[in-house]
Amino acid sequence: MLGCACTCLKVMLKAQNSSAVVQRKGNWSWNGLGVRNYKVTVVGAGGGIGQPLSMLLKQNPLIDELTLHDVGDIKGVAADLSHICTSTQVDFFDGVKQQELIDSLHDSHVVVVPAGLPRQPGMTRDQLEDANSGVAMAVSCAVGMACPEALLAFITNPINTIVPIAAEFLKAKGVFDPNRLFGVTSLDVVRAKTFIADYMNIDPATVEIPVIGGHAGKTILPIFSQCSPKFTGEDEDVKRLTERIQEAGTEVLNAKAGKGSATLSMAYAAAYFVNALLRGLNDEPGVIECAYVASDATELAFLATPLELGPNGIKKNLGLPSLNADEEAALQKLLPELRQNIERGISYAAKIIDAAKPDQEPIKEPDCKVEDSAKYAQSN
Ligand SMILES: NC(=O)c1ccc[n+]([C@@H]2O[C@H](COP(=O)([O-])OP(=O)(O)OC[C@H]3O[C@@H](n4cnc5c(N)ncnc54)[C@H](O)[C@@H]3O)[C@@H](O)[C@H]2O)c1
Ligand SMILES: O=C(O)C[C@H](O)C(=O)O
Repeated sequence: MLGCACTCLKVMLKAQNSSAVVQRKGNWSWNGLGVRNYKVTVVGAGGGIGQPLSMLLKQNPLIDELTLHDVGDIKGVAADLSHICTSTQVDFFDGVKQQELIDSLHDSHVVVVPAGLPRQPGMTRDQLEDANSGVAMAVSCAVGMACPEALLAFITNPINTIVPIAAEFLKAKGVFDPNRLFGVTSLDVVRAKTFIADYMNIDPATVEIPVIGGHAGKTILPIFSQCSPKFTGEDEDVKRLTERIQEAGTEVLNAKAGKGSATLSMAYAAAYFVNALLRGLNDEPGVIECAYVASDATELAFLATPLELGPNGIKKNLGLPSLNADEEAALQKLLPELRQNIERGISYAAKIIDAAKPDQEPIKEPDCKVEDSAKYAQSN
């Protein structure tokens, strides 16, 4: 029934927009002009982040197809977005069947995932692990099947654990490319720019600062020594602003008092990050953003660092920026927590993957059902 409604509206939306569609020359072609040429799929498009993110992406001139997916009903969101007068085509797939997800992903160049449960006041991000690990599993398996060359960017918390889980399932599918998997940490950079600009009384758009580590509390490490323009505050200001950046998610969570976590600033940060990925796909030189990725910058398997983006995702991991003694100490202090986060993700995935290969036969299809990861959404 859902599938039918979904298909009908899709046809209608396509028909309405058909005159504006730019012909793509092939799945991975680039027309050399940097114009609208990419398909982006938003998984979790009906949520607090998903909706404003989709609205911002509808305005992105590099995107010619914007496909929305959610386990909940998003027919109305898709219809609403489709009336915005940009020539980006809007398509949607909803429902808890894994097939809906797979269908939404075909030919995607970028898949961005704001799907999953947000924190409630008093919770840590780690406490979302049980609810959201299934999202990482379902989405990475579906990407592995439908669009293994897509750039896959997770917003879902806890990022520190979700990305390692996704990597394990992509490996199980035989399609893991460390240059194409990202944990979106750009909100930490956005916040750092804003708070520093406020302090220095300058335009936030002029501030550049790397934020490394992970995306939870002390694992978020803004590198003030590399701030441009040079940070003018004292050590105590660095300490205070660092703590504010690390706890900014909780600041929003508490201000919303039970009505969710950051959505609008996250949508902005994710739209910005997706745009950077697309500029990289367009082979624009000098596209540099921080994200949480597979890494050999430290002894840990994943770390957020500045990355140069290119036609295949990460062109070059720029590794650790220069650190002063305080920053080096803070990095060493955060590594054990981050290591635990990563190990928990790897062992969650290993249990499922091992169970899917009885008698150690080569793995065919780990049991990655979106139905399981979405139970909470159905009960909402
Ligand atoms: N990385 C970051 O910096 C950052 C910032 C803010 C929020 N987040 C995280 O983003 C996630 C989403 O937050 P939100 O406020 O938008 O939550 P929300 O509850 O408003 O929206 C989540 C959406 O995901 C959908 N969904 C759930 N499981 C799904 C699945 N398996 N497939 C497809 N859709 C699914 C739900 O139906 C819902 O529409 C949370 O985990 C939150 O903690 C991360
Ligand atoms: O704080 C949260 O739970 C959401 C997000 O990770 C944030 O930093 O705002």
